[in-house]
Amino acid sequence: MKVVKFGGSSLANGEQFQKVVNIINADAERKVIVTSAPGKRFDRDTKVTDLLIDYAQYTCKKQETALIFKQIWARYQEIADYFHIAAEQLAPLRQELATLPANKYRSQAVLLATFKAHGEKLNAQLLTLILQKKQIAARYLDPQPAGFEVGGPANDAHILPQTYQNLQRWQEPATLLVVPGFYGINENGEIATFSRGGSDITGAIWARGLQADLYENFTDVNAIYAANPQIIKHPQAIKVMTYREMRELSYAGFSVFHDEAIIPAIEVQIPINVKSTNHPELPGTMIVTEKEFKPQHVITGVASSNHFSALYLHRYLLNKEVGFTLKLLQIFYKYNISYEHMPSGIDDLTVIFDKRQFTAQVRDQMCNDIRAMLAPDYLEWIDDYAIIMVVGEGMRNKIGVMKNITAPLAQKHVAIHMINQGASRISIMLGTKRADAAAAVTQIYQQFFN
Ligand SMILES: Nc1ncnc2c1ncn2[C@@H]1O[C@H](COP(=O)(O)OP(=O)(O)O)[C@@H](O)[C@H]1O
Ligand SMILES: N[C@@H](CC(=O)OP(=O)(O)O)C(=O)O
Repeated sequence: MKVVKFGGSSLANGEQFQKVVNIINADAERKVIVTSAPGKRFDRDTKVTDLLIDYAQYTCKKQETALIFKQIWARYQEIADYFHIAAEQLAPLRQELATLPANKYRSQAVLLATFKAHGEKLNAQLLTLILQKKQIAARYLDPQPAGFEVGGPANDAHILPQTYQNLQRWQEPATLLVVPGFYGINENGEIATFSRGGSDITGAIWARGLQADLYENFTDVNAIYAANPQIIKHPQAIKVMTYREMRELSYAGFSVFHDEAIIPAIEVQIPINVKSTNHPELPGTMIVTEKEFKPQHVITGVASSNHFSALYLHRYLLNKEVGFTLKLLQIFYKYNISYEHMPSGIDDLTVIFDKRQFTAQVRDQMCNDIRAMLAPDYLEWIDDYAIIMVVGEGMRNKIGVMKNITAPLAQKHVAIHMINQGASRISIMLGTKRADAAAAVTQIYQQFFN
């Protein structure tokens, strides 16, 4: 049995929906279908999720919502028209979208999550109507009756362990199940969404809950490539890679698959196949365990990500001072800030953060606390920070990899601010300026693949 997730680009318009219907039809093993919200139809288009965020914000500010509602509904209407879905069948969906501003919410965060989730909720219902019109037995299954339970913040939820048990009762579905991605239901019965791109996580959770043989993730590229195709023209496709390679690469910028979506699949070792909706006949990329993997290259991929900041601290004899890091971590805890990496020297420490956690005010208050409580000789906040991640099972026990990474960067005068190798034996992380990130990826890619 296969769980199949279709990304926003695969469900962006009527033509794409038709390809999705064909893919579902082509394999009877495809029993659970996870939908995203309609994505971009062309480069400068806006994803429905982003329109829904605007809709939520106008509602919170008590501004006029008629226009944005019209814009969002037009996306669904366009798809429905392509398949000649009757107006009376669509009316409840339209009504659900229209009444969102009038409903009561416990907080603005819950309101935002509820609005956002409707991108996938309406799309799953619409796909069900389309499948039924095509005489394919299909049923829409809402996360509430499904038992898809989540905890944590309304817009950054995590799955609760009982969900896996709850989902087991859908193991032998009588008809195709169409489920919305991206959100679940919390203990208050409210909607809570995963982080952006989180429909990939929903698919992995369903695959684990149902002990699927395969989790297929359909997207708009033919495979996962060794580098982001927005940086490298026609990069090499990766045929097979391991879970942990994918986790490191998606964490550091391979946005094609959400980094958290690997975890449920690893836990029960369900293979993942990333495939193209436009070319389903192509094999795509298989993500498997290390046992099933033989490295073909020294590195499997190189990724870059720009959403980092770093805090540099210098203090003589830092290495001798008991409790310095503990106090630092307590300050982070006070501001509810998590850190990503913390490379250190004898008198120096760099802490790398996901900068999306900070407002300017929190950053300044946190730095003031650090100055007051830890009295560093020098403190610098580095806002311009990118991370380059070079990943490959093939680099374990390989001598000279570092030279092949740094030499091509030196050729292009790319300065490296930080190197972190060790804890994960299959990756090397570099810190650079944001403006250098694309050049760094290009140089490393060319060194290893051209
Ligand atoms: N290494 C990579 N291989 C393939 N695609 C990548 C890679 N890195 C980034 N991407 C981007 O990820 C996009 C697909 O992810 P996303 O837009 O989230 O798809 P979906 O709409 O299917 O969820 C691709 O169009 C591509 O631009
Ligand atoms: N629609 C949500 C969740 C998602 O997974 O979307 P996509 O499959 O288009 O990445 C978002 O835009 O974040």
